[in-house]
Order: sequence, then structure tokens, then C-alpha cells
Amino acid sequence: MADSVLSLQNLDVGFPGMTVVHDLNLDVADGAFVSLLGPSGSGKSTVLRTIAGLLPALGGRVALEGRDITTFPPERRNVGIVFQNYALFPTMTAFENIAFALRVAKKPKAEIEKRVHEVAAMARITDQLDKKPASMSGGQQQRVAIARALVTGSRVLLFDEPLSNLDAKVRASMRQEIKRLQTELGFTAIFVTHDQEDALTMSDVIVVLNHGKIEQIGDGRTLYRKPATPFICEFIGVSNELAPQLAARLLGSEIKGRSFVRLEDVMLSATAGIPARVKHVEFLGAYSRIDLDVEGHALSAMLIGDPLPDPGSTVPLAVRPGAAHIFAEAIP
Ligand SMILES: Nc1ncnc2c1ncn2[C@@H]1O[C@H](COP(=O)(O)OP(=O)(O)OP(=O)(O)O)[C@@H](O)[C@H]1O
Repeated sequence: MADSVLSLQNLDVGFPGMTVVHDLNLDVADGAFVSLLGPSGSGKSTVLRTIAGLLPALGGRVALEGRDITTFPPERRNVGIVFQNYALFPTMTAFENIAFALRVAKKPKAEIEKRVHEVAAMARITDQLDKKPASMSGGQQQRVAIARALVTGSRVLLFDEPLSNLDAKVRASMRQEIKRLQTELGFTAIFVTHDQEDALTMSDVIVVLNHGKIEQIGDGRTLYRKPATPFICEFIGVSNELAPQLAARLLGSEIKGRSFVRLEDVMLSATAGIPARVKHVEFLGAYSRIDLDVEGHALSAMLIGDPLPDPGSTVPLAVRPGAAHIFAEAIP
């Protein structure tokens, strides 16, 4: 593991009289892609804005490359920010957008020219420098926003939900583009999102926040396969929560606590399955969602390919062995 470039130590973030996230500890390796993932209001943006210095920390420390920057103003922190919808200045050309922070810092003209051309070449937008944002594609605008964030020499880039207003297809290609630039240019990324696909597709590490607390930190596969809490199990992927009687029937023994089964782990042609009535079949192209009634309990399954069961028919249902996620906490 590379050395930690950014370190949050016992960090409390929030607003006067209101702590949003308490006692956050996180070490980010140099060159890592880290997502802060969580539902609306979980505190992701507040953490990001505190790292950027746009909000003062309420307690604890922020360290960048070993240096305590907790009380530094934003312009002295050497972190770049890519905002929601990129927030490019519409009346300025790409060149002027990228040069903005250097101009504010009153750098000499020749240095600004040189530096803007360097980062534009890295982001492969040299041919776009004279254009204004409105005449660039979304992908080109994103590259300008990343070049603007890198121009002052920042090696850590903070992304504040940059993809939030894009449709699914464009979003997928923008993700690939961000990931490609991050890998090629080697910067460290802290990416705020409420979208699990953003986090799963791009991140080395995902930090899941809920109600101001870290629920779990891990790579996408670990979060998906070994969720630490019921919240993670329901937030990442799609799961059925099994009622206690159904859990006992399907899992073969009485379960103390809460149990979940992912839709793809519900099998509908098991040799020794429990009869389940097919209520509804939803064809979604690559897969189909089947809603079932099992001894009075609702359960859903996901099937890839054909044949699909007919609504009203009865199918033998079982849970893939070992696939249930069981949490020994009280049922709410
Ligand atoms: N300026 C503010 N003053 C007081 N409270 C705020 C302020 N901005 C946000 N909050 C509160 O802080 C909490 C966390 O908000 P935050 O924006 O960090 O959440 P988030 O996880 O980024 O959500 P979203 O995805 O909706 O932006 C919320 O309860 C919110 O109401």
C-alpha cells in the first residue's frame, strides 16, 4: 500500500451547534480513488467541504502529505475541486477557466501560459482551449474541470457529485473518463456520490456514511459480498429481508437477528424447493425481476435469460447455499 497522502484524524465536521459527522478517521493512500457514498443528508458534502477548507473542522485534524492543514484557508491547502455539473465559468474560454486560479494568485503571464498548456496536454484538451463551455461536449467540459483543478499543482482532487445531473448512458461514459484520467495522471481522488454504481465502478475504497457515521469502509466487492450491517446490505445491491418464519423455512434453522438474501441468490428451480407463487414478472432486458409469494411472504428474485415463469404458476424456491446475510442485531 502506498503512503497515506490525506489523513483525517478524529475529525468532527458540521455547522455551529450541529455536528454532522463525528470522529471520522480515514487514511487515503497516494493515488487511490476513494468514494464517500451515502444517502442524501448523510454528511458526505460536509466532509468534502471540510477537507477543502470551505468549512472549519469542529474538532480533530486534516493532514495532507504529513502536514497539518486543519486551519489552512482553501487556497493554501493544495487540493483541487471538481464541482457539481463542473461549474465552469460560461463566459470564459477553456483556457481562461483553467488559468483562473493562477491569475487570482497573480502568477506571471508566461508561467500561466506554460502551466495551462501543460495540464491541457495531460487532459488532452489542447485543441479546446479557445472554446467556451457551451460549445464543448460534456466529456470535454469534464476534462476542463479536471485540468482546472490540477493546474495549481494539486495532487488530491475532490469531486462533489460531478455526475449528478447526467442520464445513465452519459454518466457511465463520464465515469470511465474520470477513472482513465485518474489512472493516467495519478492523482488521488475523493469522490462524493449517492450513487452506488459511481462508487462501485471507480473506487479502490468506498467509505459508506449513514446518519453521520461510517457504516463500513472497504472495496466494492467486500461491501457487496460481506456487508457489515443491514444498512450496507440494503443500500448496496438489492436484497430481500426475510421475515423470521420465512428465514427459518428457507435457511433451515431458527435465525436470531435479521437476515437478507440478494435477488440473484433466490433460485426458482431448486430440486427441493418450497412452493412459491409467481405474482409478477418484469422483463428488464438483461435480466427479469420476479415477484413471488412464499407462504404468505413477499419475496423477489432476479433471473438472467429464459425461460421465465408464468405469472400465477408455482415454482420450487430455495436460497443459494451460504448466500444469506445474517446480522445478529435486534429486529426493529
Ligand atoms: N449550511 C448548513 N447549515 C446547517 N446545516 C446544514 C448546512 N448544509 C447542510 N446541512 C445539514 O447537514 C447534514 C448533512 O448534509 P450534507 O450536505 O453533508 O449531506 P450529503 O450526504 O452530502 O447529502 P446530499 O447528497 O443531499 O448533498 C444535513 O442534515 C443537512 O441538512
